[in-house]
This record gives sequence, structure tokens and C-alpha cells, in this order.
Amino acid sequence: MLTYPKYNYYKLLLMNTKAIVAKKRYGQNFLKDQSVLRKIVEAMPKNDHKIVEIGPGLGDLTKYLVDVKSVEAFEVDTDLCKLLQSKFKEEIVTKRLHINCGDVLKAWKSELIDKPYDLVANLPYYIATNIILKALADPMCKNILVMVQLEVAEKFCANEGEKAFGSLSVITQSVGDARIVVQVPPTAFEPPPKIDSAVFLIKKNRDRDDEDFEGLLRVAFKQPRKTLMKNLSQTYKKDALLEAFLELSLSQTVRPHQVSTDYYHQLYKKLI
Ligand SMILES: C[S@@+](CC[C@H](N)C(=O)[O-])C[C@H]1O[C@@H](n2cnc3c(N)ncnc32)[C@H](O)[C@@H]1O
Repeated sequence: MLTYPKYNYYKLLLMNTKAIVAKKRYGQNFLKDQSVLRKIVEAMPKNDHKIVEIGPGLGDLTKYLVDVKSVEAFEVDTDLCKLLQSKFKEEIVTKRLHINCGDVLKAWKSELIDKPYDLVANLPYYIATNIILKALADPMCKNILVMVQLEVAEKFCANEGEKAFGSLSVITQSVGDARIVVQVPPTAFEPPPKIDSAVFLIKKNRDRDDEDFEGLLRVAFKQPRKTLMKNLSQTYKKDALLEAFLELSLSQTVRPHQVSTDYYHQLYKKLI
């Protein structure tokens, strides 16, 4: 089994005779468990959208994806780009796969590509939350099926009243429905990460029209153990808050995780 290294590198992965170094700085934990790979493909929403894969790595998931859809891939590691270009020669020629070599965050304007797409990926964990938030805000992204660390997946999928319920859950519920597809142990990867992971699916089915809703959520969840009233009163006028809470029959002692997404939207409309 491959293990974490002393340096900035994992142990070498030998691809034929060419040595590929797995780089920790790019969050490279390669998913090797075929049953998990198959579960990801089975959970893909049935539609004619393109697939965007961020971080194809050694191409294990890509191999499954190009069998069912055409794929637009973004990979930052130039060594892996070269490897993928040689491994998927035929798919590239027949236009089932296009590889963009570079940092996906630099390529991402408000839309990542100009066609409707589903994001399917085993994400680099160090930027996973940032990528998912961008995908949630991208009007061309229709569904998100990604592997991240379990704790992060739980935050995106939590319901009101649950411990993990926070601004990520509210932002997600504002545009769609989320569920965990499968929990994945470290042994499914090479090298194994230190934490458990999970694949989750967000089906986007609603549009957002509230520009600074995230601003309200940042304030609302700033100190999760304090009351919602206390958090919001750091930014909003007390009179306006008292009136809004009264109109919505919200208790002044309610904590941020106990308030539903719908109430957050109603509060937002009353406070802007
Ligand atoms: C967790 S690995 C997943 C690899 C492969 N998909 C798999 O399942 O085995 C994350 C991948 O994302 C790539 N990556 C990291 N940062 C990136 C970035 N900013 N833009 C594009 N790809 C990135 C890494 O090089 C790596 O290939």
C-alpha cells in the first residue's frame, strides 16, 4: 500500500516504465476502488448534459465517464496532462474527451463552459468547497456529483436542526436538493487520505435571484452557538430585526442551525 511521504511527495506510482510522482500540493489521492467508481457512474443524473471532470488525475474515473458521455476535463498537473493525453488518444481524436491543462479556478469566470453541464469529480480536497460554491453559482452547471471529505459532504447535505446545518447547507437548499450517495473509507485511495470521504449529489432545480444572500448567511452563522438574533444584530439594525422576527414568528432565542432555508430567504427579503 502507498503511504504518505516525509516530503512534499507521495511514493512513486509506476505507470509502465515512466514514474509519476503523486503530488501532495495538488491533493492527489487517486481513487482505486472499482466499486466506488461504479457507484459514482450509477448515481449520475440521466440527461444529455456534458460532463465536466475537475482533476482527472490518472484517468480512472475518466475511463468510466467517456464511455457514457463526452467529457471536458481540467487538470492542473502537467505531468498528468501528458499521461492522460497519451492514455486517451482515441477519445481525444473522436472528441469524447477534451483536456484543459491548467488551474480550473483561473479558467472559471461566471461560467466554466458555455454549455449545460454536470460536474462529476473526485475533487482535490484543499479547494473542494470553493469549487462546489462556484459550481452552485454557475448557471451552466446543472448537477454536482462529487467526492469530498465526509465532514464537508455532511455540511452541504445537512437539514435544519442537524449539527452540520450551516451556510453551505442553506446555499445548497436554495438551488436544489442534496444527498450523500456513499461514504468512502481511506483504503479506497492511493495513497490513502487520513480522513473518511463521501460522494454526494446536488440536483439543481431552482434559480437564485438574491445577490447578497451569502452576506446575510455569513453574519447569521458567524458564531454558531450564539443566537441568530445576536449574530445578526452585529450587522443589521435591532429595530428591523425585532420587526422581522415578530412577523415571521421567530423566537429571539433561536440558534442559526434551527432556522430553515425558507425562513432565511424570508428574513433576507425583510432586511434588504
Ligand atoms: C483527489 S485527486 C483525484 C484524481 C482522480 N480523479 C481520481 O479519482 O483518482 C484530485 C485531482 O485534482 C487535480 N487538481 C488539483 N488542483 C487542481 C486545480 N486547481 N485545477 C485542476 N485540477 C486540479 C490534481 O492534480 C488531481 O489529479
